[in-house]
Amino acid sequence: MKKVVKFGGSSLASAEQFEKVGKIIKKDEARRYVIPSAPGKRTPNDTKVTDMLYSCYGQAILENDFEKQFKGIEERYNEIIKGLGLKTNLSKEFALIKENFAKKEGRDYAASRGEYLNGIIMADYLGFDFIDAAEVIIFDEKGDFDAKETNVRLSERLSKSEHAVIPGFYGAQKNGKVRTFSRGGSDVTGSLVARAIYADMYENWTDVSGFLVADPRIVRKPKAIDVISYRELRELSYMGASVLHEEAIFPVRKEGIPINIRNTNRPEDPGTLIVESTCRKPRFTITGIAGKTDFASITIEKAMMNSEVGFCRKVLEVFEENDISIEHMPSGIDTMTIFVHQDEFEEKEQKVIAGIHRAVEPDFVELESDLALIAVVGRGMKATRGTSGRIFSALAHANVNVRMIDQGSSELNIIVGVRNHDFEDAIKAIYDIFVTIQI
Ligand SMILES: Nc1ncnc2c1ncn2[C@@H]1O[C@H](COP(=O)(O)OP(=O)(O)O)[C@@H](O)[C@H]1O
Ligand SMILES: N[C@@H](CC(=O)OP(=O)(O)O)C(=O)O
Repeated sequence: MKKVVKFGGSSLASAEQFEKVGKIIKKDEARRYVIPSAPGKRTPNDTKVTDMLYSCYGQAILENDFEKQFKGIEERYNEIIKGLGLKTNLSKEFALIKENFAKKEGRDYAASRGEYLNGIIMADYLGFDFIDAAEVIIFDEKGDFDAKETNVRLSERLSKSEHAVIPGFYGAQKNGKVRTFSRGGSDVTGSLVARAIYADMYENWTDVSGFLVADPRIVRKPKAIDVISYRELRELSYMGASVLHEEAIFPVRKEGIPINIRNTNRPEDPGTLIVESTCRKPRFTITGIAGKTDFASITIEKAMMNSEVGFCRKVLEVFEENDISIEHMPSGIDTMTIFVHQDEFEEKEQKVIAGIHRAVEPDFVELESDLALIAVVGRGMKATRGTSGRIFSALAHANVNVRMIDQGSSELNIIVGVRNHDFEDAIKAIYDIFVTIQI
């Protein structure tokens, strides 16, 4: 039995947290490959080490003195080492990192040191091998992640190690240049390692007892989801549920390896199991709700648009030419609406509208901004009648004006568009109708 265990920043923020992690690993012999993130926040107002590194490197780039800021980072690690009673000495590492900062080694290099240093401490603490992710997580010469080469290197290297710590979040190009995934990317590293060793389970340890039906920062004490499919999770992660990096699903999904989201502070809780498919009936009609704010919508109206061959393509080409990605695109008989990220769209707005006029000669184009999109996701929705109706009535009761509602073709999700300022109320209302009241 082989398990890959990833611990997020909140699980490794202090010596006390490290001790909890140590106990969890020691409790199960199968927990042989450990992926640590950089130390996270110890209190809500604290700063993650990754953010401290970005900010410190920002000073290095400006050729300002970054010594004091760097000291703050050193202190975070030394405090953990001391608290654990270890003899680990990172002074040579700190000196080298500072040297490389002065040489402007790169933003990715700077950020990656958070995981790198934490990995050294973790390996020392557990008595496991330390494997530098730069040797096994590979990016190509353009800086894009190279999945094939990574899988080869990881399986080769890990076959020689029974117990290892591999820092999350970064890897390197073949020329040695360090690259990171996007924020939260240690989840991706964990998934890659699990795939490479054909793990029986990928455990992802964080500070919540699993994937919750809604964001706990919006809904008070939301219920946890016991089992969720990869597809449902993909919809929720993409729409902003930040527990697991949206790209962390693909490597394990390929091999059918389940993911278990667990809480380091409550290891007795079973957490959420993420699987390819399940016969287990969801507890509620919906599995989860997630959403994002700050979208703009462009509604294009033209009589008989449906019978005009190539209409959609011509409109979409305008967005492509302006390098704007499309988030969502509901359509009617004579209208189509396109949702885009407001910040990407704003500066190109007039160019896009002119382009649409030229491309399809619409009767009318309308713009709306400050919109939020909410995804209501669930494998149980297909079998339940009236789900959209319940969403509508919940939102009406909460005085939320619905700008758009659209059922995805997978019947796995319903997307609701509301104004930014109604975002949280809308999520609470949908949660209540399906979970608290359960009518
Ligand atoms: N649906 C959700 N279920 C659980 N947590 C969520 C959800 N949506 C957002 N979150 C947030 O995700 C956080 C965990 O993810 P993250 O901060 O990346 O943890 P870690 O540092 O352990 O990797 C939780 O503390 C919670 O605030
Ligand atoms: N430390 C990185 C990578 C990461 O995955 O962190 P966490 O597991 O704390 O989300 C970040 O802050 O983005």
